[in-house]
Amino acid sequence: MPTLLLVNLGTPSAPTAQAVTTYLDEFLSDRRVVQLPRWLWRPLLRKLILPRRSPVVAHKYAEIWLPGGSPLAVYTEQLAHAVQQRLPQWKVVHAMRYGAPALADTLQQLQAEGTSQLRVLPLYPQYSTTTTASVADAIAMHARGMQVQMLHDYHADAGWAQAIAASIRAHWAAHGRAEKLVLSFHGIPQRLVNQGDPYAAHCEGSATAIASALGLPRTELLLTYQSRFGRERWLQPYTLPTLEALARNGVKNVDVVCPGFAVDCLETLEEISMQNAGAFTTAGGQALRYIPCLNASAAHAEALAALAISDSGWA
Ligand SMILES: C=CC1=C(C)c2cc3[nH]c(cc4nc(cc5[nH]c(cc1n2)c(C)c5CCC(=O)O)C(CCC(=O)O)=C4C)c(C)c3C=C
Ligand SMILES: [Fe+2]
Ligand SMILES: [Fe+2]
Repeated sequence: MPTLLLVNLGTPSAPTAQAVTTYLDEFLSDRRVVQLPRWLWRPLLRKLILPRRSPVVAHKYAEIWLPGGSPLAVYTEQLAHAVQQRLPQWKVVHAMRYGAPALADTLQQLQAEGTSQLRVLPLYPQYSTTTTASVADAIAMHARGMQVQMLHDYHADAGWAQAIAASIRAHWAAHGRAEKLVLSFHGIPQRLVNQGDPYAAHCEGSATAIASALGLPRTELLLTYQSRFGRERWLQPYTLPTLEALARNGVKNVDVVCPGFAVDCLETLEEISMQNAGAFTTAGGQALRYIPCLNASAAHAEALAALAISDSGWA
């Protein structure tokens, strides 16, 4: 029986400063994520950044925490179950790049169970060295004794783009259409794109695919980048100042969708839906209406199941 492994970023085990410290320490120690020399970065991270950032970020997690845990963990698990229901001939499991369930443990267990054929689907529609390549590193390190294939990306997959478009149309049917539709993607440093990371091109490609699935000209959609970390220049335009400028220029309402996130998480539920929504109204807007991620929806599970059994994109 072939096995499908869905991999997401990972999230803290509790909305506490201690759990956030453990999570961010692992995440931000990955050389794919922060490229500073270790002798400089380790003490900076451990002595300065984690003690200051963790309590603040823990408070943000507390605002979005679900009865079953962190939204990213809850929705990723539900999504894996929904995909399993659509692939009865497969075994479908999930793991996290950072935190639990750990990728290393999951791979060890699959090996112990005698898994021979494994397909790894990172839950990042757009490829980036900071995310997808880091999953590939961990797979290369820990997958032993099985034939492994990984999906590079699905940024322009028709089934996925149709699913996003359908979620936008459903939101419009329920709430009416706002004056602007903003597609907000997680940013990365501009430097990485200059060095060849295809992430920005993939985000542009996703915007084109989603516009086409909506039957709209690409010019009707605004593409922005959120969640900047650190002082370096990241991909632009940034989401927050774009929303504030729209409000100042008289735009009363905007719809925001985050097609770089497979499931809702801190960056969508807190940053966009709470923080940025507040900033939009403070700047004179009436309402920022957040369109949820695909999460464990039937359309999402079907799109991923179709990718799992596809002949193309796997290497
Ligand atoms: C969707 C793709 C993502 C890319 C690309 C990405 C790059 C990236 N992220 C950081 C730093 C942080 N990201 C944080 C949270 C976070 N990031 C993603 C996804 C991508 N990151 C998700 C899904 C989440 C949410 C996790 C959750 O638990 O809900 C955080 C933690 C929060 C905080 O401290 O603000 C950091 C830090 C960098 C540096 C980077 C590329 C270089
Ligand atoms: Fe991130
Ligand atoms: Fe953030």
